[in-house]
Amino acid sequence: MKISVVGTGYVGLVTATCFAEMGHDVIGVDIDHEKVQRLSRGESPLFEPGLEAMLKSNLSGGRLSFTTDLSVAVQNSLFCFVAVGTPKGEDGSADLNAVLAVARSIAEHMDGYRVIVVKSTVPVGTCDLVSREVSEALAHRPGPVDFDVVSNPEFLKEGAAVEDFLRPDRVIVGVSNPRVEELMRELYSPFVRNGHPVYFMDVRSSELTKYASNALLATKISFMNMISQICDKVGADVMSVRSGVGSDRRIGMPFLYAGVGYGGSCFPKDVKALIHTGTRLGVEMGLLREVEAVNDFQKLWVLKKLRDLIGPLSGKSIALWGGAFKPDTDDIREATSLTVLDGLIGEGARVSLYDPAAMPSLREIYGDSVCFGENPYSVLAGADVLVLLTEWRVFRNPDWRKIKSLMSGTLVLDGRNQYEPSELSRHGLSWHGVGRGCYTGNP
Ligand SMILES: NC(=O)c1ccc[n+]([C@@H]2O[C@H](COP(=O)([O-])OP(=O)(O)OC[C@H]3O[C@@H](n4cnc5c(N)ncnc54)[C@H](O)[C@@H]3O)[C@@H](O)[C@H]2O)c1
Ligand SMILES: O=c1ccn([C@@H]2O[C@H](COP(=O)(O)OP(=O)(O)O[C@H]3O[C@H](CO)[C@@H](O)[C@H](O)[C@H]3O)[C@@H](O)[C@H]2O)c(=O)[nH]1
Repeated sequence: MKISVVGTGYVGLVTATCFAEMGHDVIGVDIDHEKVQRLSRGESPLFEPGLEAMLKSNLSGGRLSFTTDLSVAVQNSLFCFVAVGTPKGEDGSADLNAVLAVARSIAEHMDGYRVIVVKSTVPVGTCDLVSREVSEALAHRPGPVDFDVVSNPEFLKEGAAVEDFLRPDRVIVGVSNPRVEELMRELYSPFVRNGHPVYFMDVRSSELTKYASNALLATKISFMNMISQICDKVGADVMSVRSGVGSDRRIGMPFLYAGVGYGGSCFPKDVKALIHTGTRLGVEMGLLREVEAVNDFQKLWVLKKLRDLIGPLSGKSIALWGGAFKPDTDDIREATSLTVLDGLIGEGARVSLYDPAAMPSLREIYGDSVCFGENPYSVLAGADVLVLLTEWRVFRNPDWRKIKSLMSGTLVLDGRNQYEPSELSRHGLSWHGVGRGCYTGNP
């Protein structure tokens, strides 16, 4: 089937590449000329495991191409996917300017029936707005041009985006008539051969499903972070509590890891946008406000713990492992590292940092205020404290003997509960995790 995907960021590029991988003919469109040039050469502008190899093979196989010219893309596709950003507006709502502008432009280039698929995360009612924009743009045409607008939110996770797209738990599709339902079923049939379903529903339910999913996942994380604070005070272990709680099949293990708070381009923005929607509709949104408040508090865990354990941070040498908001991505949007770096630099600490993928973006923000290393050990010389912020695989089994010999202090703050406390103490290091009061002498 012939597809165009407008916006070639994390979602658009993965969508375009994976549809091509499954044998569809795909044109990716972006307004960023440099990005389109790089993509056309087979270079992925994003760090996403498996993406670049798949991009290259589909480009050379002739199933995938990129352009800045929307007219070429629209005229050569039946499905026009909209995958542009919906950033946080000033009042917390999702900014729909890019989505609506793309909808209008698609309409201007349509020469016959098209399915306009909204893949971006958009508030309830947006597909209706898209329909209106398209109808208005088409109203200037001499003859009738037919179209459908479909909601098809994306659930991929960064760092596992290709795998998530190729083998989704489920695909959500909001449609308003059986004709387009059949087309969408055919489009996605190669992705659900594993038996996982495509859920067809009305458009508004589909739009809301995306926000409800992200808000519930964020709630699980904040809930466990709140429990971790209690664990610290009563001498309990949040990891044991997680196993006990999560083994109830009604609850489940995933997304119950306490840590340094959730970040990324989605949870913070989407929780805020859902609060905005609910509030506008007169729904009491206190639950999600608390989810946010717990997360804001948790992002400060490192700074508070450091002050408690080593006193004023001025002049202290702090080594950070990890800067991306999660492993296997170079994305630093809303990453906890930004809160920690701002705090440490603001309080006069000397900061060094290593991250396998996120250092170019961090360097653009912090320049010489942070000493960036070439490998995990190169940031440790003379450090008073080592802090783990992102659980990249390269940090999982470090050489503690070497670490002890490089650092001048002995404190390790484990913001992702990755390490075995007894192993560190065997090497003369003192360890503090998140919500693991049982190991640190409380109550
Ligand atoms: N990042 C994720 O993990 C993820 C997962 C699921 C859903 N989403 C949602 O998907 C949407 C896109 O997110 P993203 O992270 O891919 O964004 P992104 O910022 O990485 O990419 C957006 C792309 O759209 C391009 N663009 C903007 N205006 C354009 C226009 N008029 N024409 C053509 N291209 C244009 C930009 O140049 C950019 O390349 C958002 O609504 C987001 O909430 C994101
Ligand atoms: O138990 C957990 C799980 C995650 N996190 C943090 O939560 C954030 C988000 O992680 P994750 O959900 O894995 O990454 P995203 O790429 O942001 O993916 C989320 O946001 C996307 C954009 O909407 C959705 O498509 C995905 O389904 C949804 O998981 C990161 O900072 C993680 O460190 C925790 O602190 N504890």
